[in-house]
Amino acid sequence: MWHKLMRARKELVLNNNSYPGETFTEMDIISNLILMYIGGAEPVSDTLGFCLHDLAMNKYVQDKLREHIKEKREKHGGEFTNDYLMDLHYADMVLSETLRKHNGSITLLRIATKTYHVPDSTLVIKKGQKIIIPTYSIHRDPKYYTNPDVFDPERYSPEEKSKRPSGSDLLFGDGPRFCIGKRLAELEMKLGLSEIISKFEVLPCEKTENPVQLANAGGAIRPKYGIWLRLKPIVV
Ligand code: HEM
Repeated sequence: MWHKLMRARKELVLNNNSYPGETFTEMDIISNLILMYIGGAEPVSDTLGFCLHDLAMNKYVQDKLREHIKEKREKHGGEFTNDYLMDLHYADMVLSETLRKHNGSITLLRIATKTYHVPDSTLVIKKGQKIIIPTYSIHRDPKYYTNPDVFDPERYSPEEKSKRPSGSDLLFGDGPRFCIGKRLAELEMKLGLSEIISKFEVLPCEKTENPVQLANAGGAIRPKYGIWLRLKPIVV
């Protein structure tokens, strides 16, 4: 990805003959690089940290995930292939539930491109109006998620997901500005989970907070004091 952006700089800024209609500045390329770096690194490591914390607090889910990983590893001959990672359905459910509870991005921001009458209501969103979509609150609304503080990956089984209206799951956003790194993030997180959960039991330690205290990080949220856990090697 870095390589592609460096190539974009070379082709679109320094030597812009290929797309005469498009003008890109050095700043466009630099800001995209920064967005890739911030958007690509921190949400993945924060989500994995929160996920391990939830697993330490929910032993039943952790054990079920470990069994699932073991079964899928055996099925795929112990290889870390794309097929193996795509087959980790329960890990997907665990990670989605982690993101529902602890998504670093707490709102989505939009500007209306045309005037829109919200169906069955008197609400009119005018063209040009700025809109804040409160994803943190939506993901914790008991109307869609009963007992929202409870960590329950079963909410993301295909049956449960199909019961919720569209727009109630905005873990990676929605529409044309949907997160471009979703698939990469999911692969990275499943690879990390698979390695850690198959080799270690994740336990709380004396420094573990529950719930984890949060800090405002420029419109996003992050663990205020980090996430502290104990990893106990699994001896087979
Ligand atoms: C757990 C990991 C991640 C989460 C929870 C996450 C979440 C999000 C969310 C909620 C948005 C806003 C989408 C919208 O407005 O509809 C977004 C946008 C974006 N994400 Fe991610 N993201 C993650 C990982 C990544 C990774 C790994 C990359 C890149 C390698 C990435 C790159 C981006 C970019 C470039 C945008 C802006 C897209 C646009 O405006 O068109 N993200 N992400």
